[in-house]
Amino acid sequence: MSFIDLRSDTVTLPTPEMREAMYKAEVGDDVYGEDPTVNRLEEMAAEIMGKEAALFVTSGTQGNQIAVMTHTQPGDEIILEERSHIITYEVGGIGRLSGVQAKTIYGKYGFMSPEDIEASIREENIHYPRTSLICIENTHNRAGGTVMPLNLLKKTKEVAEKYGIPVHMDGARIFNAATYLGVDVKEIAKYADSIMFCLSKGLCAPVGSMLVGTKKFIDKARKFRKMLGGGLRQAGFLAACGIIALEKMTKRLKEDHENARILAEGLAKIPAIALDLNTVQTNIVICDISGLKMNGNEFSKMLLKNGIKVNGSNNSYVRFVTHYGISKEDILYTLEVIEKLTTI
Ligand SMILES: Cc1ncc(COP(=O)(O)O)c(CN[C@H](C(=O)O)[C@H](C)O)c1O
Repeated sequence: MSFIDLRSDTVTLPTPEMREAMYKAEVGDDVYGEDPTVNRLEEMAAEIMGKEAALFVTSGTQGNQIAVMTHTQPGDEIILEERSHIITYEVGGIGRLSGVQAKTIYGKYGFMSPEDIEASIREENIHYPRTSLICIENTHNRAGGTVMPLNLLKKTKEVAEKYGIPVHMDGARIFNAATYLGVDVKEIAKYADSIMFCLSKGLCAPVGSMLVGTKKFIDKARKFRKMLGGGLRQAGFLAACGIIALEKMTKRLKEDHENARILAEGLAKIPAIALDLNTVQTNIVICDISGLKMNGNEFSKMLLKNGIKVNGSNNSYVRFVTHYGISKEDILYTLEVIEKLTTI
């Protein structure tokens, strides 16, 4: 039985063109810097983001964790939004791998205010850790795939520069943000010192993310990747997909956003389901089903019986994520099923 899989854009499968490219990829030992396809992908990623250098990493989590390791020293404090992926879903990695502590700030729509960030930066005091990094997430996953406004990005960078603190952007879905804003991704990337972005989500590559920044930063990050066992060998088979992801798949994300919008507007018409349409800007829709008198796990089981996959939860929030494998017909069928199941 085939399913309509709305759990995440991480479930995307490589395109036929990617499979062909994998088969034909020129490869070499990347630890020696000799994989021509990885080298080309890293050059492309740096150029597209307007940064000096890039590093191919195995996942978004690895990219974020290496960024924190590279920017900080053990004992430092870093500032993040309280629902960010780095805090919520990276297994406590910043503590275990970097030995840093987190100062989390709640941000409306997932974005911390520059005022709250500035107020959280530690002054010099014998009792205090040093604040050594500000992490932002764009788009913001748990806020519903929301896009950070450029003026807020600019003000955040200005605060960071005032104190000489680098900004790392978890840009897992940065191309979704650029699509929503209708800007070149460089216009977003210029407000961060380092950016991690995923090839393996909406861009459909089977594996991998990129970390970009200055050459000095990436050289140091490459050593941390090796330390974590991420020294890849003939990784050109995977990098070949990343090249296609950047050349082709960044251009179709608008379709995912349109599908998410159709889904959100349909769900908003169901009285027992609550959602803030202002947060539906890209490919993620998060709604509150408490009006259905069931939790996310029960809702997920109900949909699964009708051939639809969403992640369950023991609370009343349900997330739907559109992607390359989801058509408009899938969305209309999903709405039909939910309307039927909720109007008993
Ligand atoms: C903003 C952001 N940054 C980083 C990551 C980590 O990427 P991977 O480690 O899964 O490649 C994710 C993945 N997000 C996944 C998902 O959304 O289904 C899960 C929650 O890990 C992410 O959403």
